[in-house]
Amino acid sequence: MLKIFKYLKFKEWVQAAISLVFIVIQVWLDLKLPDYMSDITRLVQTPGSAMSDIWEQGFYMLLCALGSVISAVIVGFFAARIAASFSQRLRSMLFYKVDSFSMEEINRFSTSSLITRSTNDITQIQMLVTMGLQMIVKAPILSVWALTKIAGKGMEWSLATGVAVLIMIVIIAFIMIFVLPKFRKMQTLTDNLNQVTRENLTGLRVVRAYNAEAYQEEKFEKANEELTKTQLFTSRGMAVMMPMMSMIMSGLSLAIYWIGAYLIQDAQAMDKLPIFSNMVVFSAYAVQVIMSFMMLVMLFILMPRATVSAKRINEVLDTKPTIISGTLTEGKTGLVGEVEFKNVSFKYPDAAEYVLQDVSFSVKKGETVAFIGSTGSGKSTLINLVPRFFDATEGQVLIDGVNVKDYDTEALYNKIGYVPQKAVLFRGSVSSNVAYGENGKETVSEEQVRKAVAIAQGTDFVEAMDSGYYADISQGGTNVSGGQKQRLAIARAVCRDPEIYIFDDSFSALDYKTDRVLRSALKKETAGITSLIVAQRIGTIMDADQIIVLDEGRMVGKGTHKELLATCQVYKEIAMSQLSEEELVS
Ligand SMILES: Nc1ncnc2c1ncn2[C@@H]1O[C@H](COP(=O)(O)OP(=O)(O)OP(=O)(O)O)[C@@H](O)[C@H]1O
Repeated sequence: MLKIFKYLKFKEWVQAAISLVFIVIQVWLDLKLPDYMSDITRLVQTPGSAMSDIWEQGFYMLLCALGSVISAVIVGFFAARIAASFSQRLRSMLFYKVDSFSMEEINRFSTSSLITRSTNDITQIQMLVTMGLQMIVKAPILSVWALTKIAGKGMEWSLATGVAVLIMIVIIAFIMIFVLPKFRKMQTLTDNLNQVTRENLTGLRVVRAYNAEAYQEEKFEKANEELTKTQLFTSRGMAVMMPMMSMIMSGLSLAIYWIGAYLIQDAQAMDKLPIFSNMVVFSAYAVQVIMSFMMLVMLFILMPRATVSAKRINEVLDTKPTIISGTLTEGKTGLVGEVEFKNVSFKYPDAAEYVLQDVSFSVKKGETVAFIGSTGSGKSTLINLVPRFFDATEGQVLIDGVNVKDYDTEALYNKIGYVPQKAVLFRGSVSSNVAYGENGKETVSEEQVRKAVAIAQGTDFVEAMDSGYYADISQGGTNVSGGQKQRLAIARAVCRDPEIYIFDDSFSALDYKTDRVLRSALKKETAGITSLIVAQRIGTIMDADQIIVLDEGRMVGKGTHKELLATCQVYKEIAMSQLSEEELVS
C-alpha cells in the first residue's frame, strides 16, 4: 500500500503536511471545547458569577467551533486536491505502462482487468486519500490527546471508558477476521463482471444470431450474483457495525453520568460541584475517544479495498515489458528492406509446445514472400516476430542484417507497414485513420492520403461517403464494411511509406477482382518495398517471388508457385483444392 505513495509529488506531500497542521489545529480546538464547557458549568454553579463571564466563555466556545469548521474545510479541500491529482497521475502512468506492454503482458493481465485497474482500482485509492488523509492522522491524535485529557479525572469513569474501548477493539478485530477477506475478493469479482460484460458487448451480434442471450445472461447473472453476495455481506457487516458504535458512544455517556450521579450523591457538599464539572468534561472527552475509534473503523472499511487496489496497480506499474527497446536506428550499411529468419523457433509464453520450429529463409529488397499453410500452422505467429509482437524463443529475426531485438523499437516500427488479420480503425475520420501515427518522416499530406487510398482501391467508396476523406469513422470502424475496413487499413500501411509491408491475411475480406487489382497497384506503385504476405488463397500469392509452406510450425516447402507444385506435396494439395486443372498447368 505504502509503495503506491512513492508516486506522490513533492507538492502533494507539502499539501499533505499543511493538511496535517490544520488537522492538529482542528483536534486542539475540538478538545478545547470541553474546557470552556467546564468553565461555564463552574460559573453557572458559583453564586455571584457575572453573566458577562459566562457569555465570554460561550463566545470562546463559538470561536473554537468556527475555527474547527474552517480547519475541516481546508483539510477537505487539500485532501480532495491531492486525491484528484494523484489519481490523474496514476491513470496516466497506467496508460503509458500498458502502452509499452507486449502481447505477452496484455494477455497475462487480460484486457478487462487492465481496464478495471485503470478505473475502479484508482477510484478506491482516490477515496482512501480523500477520506483517509483526515482519518488516518486525526484518529490517533484525537484518541491519544483525549485520553491524556481525561487521565486522572476519575477511576470509575476511566474504567467505563476502558470497557467501551475494549468492546470497540473486539468489533475491529471482528471486522478484520470476517469482513476484510471479502473486501479483498471484491476487486477480483469486479474484474470478472467486467470480463463477462465486455465479452457480451463485443460479441453481441453472434449472441443475437445464435439466440444465446439466455446463456450469456446466465454467465452474467452468476458473476453479478457473486459480486452482489460479497457486497451484501460486507454492507451487512457495516450496517450492524455502525449503529453498534453509536450505541457504545451513547452507552458510555450514559454510564459516565450514571456513575457521576452516584459519585455526586456520596460526595461532600463542597465537592459536588467539581465532580459535576469533571463529569461533563469527561463525557465530552470520552465521546471524542470513541469518535476516533469510529474513524478507525471507517479506515478499516476503506483500507482493505484500497490495499488490494494499490497492489493491483503496482503489479502493472512494476511489470517489466518483455520487449525491451534496443539502441540501433539503422540496419547494416547498404541493406534496405531485407528480412532474414535464422533457425527461428517459437513457443508462446507458458505453452509447452513449439508453434514454430527451425524456420530459416531470407528476403531481398523489393521481393514478395508469401506464407501459406493450413489453419493454425503458425503463419501469423511467424510474421508477428518481425515487428516484435513476440520475440523468437530461439534463433534470430534480422531486418537489414540487424537482429530486430537490437533496434530502437520506434526505428523498427518506422521500417514496417503492418496490416493485421482483423483490420482496426479508430474513431476519427477516413483521413485521420489513413494518416495514422508517425513514421519518423514529415507529416503526411492530403495528397499522400489520397494516393494511399487509391492504391488500396478505396477511392470510390471514400469519395461516395458524405464528407469524403473527412467522413466520420466510428469506434472500431463499425460504420464501414469489412472489405472497406481492410482497404483503409491497407491504405494506412501504404501511407506510412515503409521498407517492409506485412500483410497478415489482409486481403481475405476483398473480392477476387479487388484483391488482384489492389496487389497489382501495390506492385506498381510501391516497387522496391519488400512484402511479407500471409494468405489462404493461392490466387493471392501465386505471383510471389518466394512462397513458404508451413505445416504444424515447420517449413515444408520453399520456392515459386511452379517449383512448389512440382516439389511440395502440401502445397500441391492446397493448390488442387483451390485451382482448376487449367489454372494449375498455366
Ligand atoms: N496468443 C497465443 N497464445 C498461445 N497460443 C497461441 C496464441 N496465438 C496462437 N496460438 C497457437 O499458435 C498456433 C499457430 O497460430 P497462428 O495464428 O500463427 O496460425 P495461422 O497459421 O496464422 O492460422 P490462421 O490461418 O487460422 O490464422 C495455433 O495452434 C494457436 O493455437
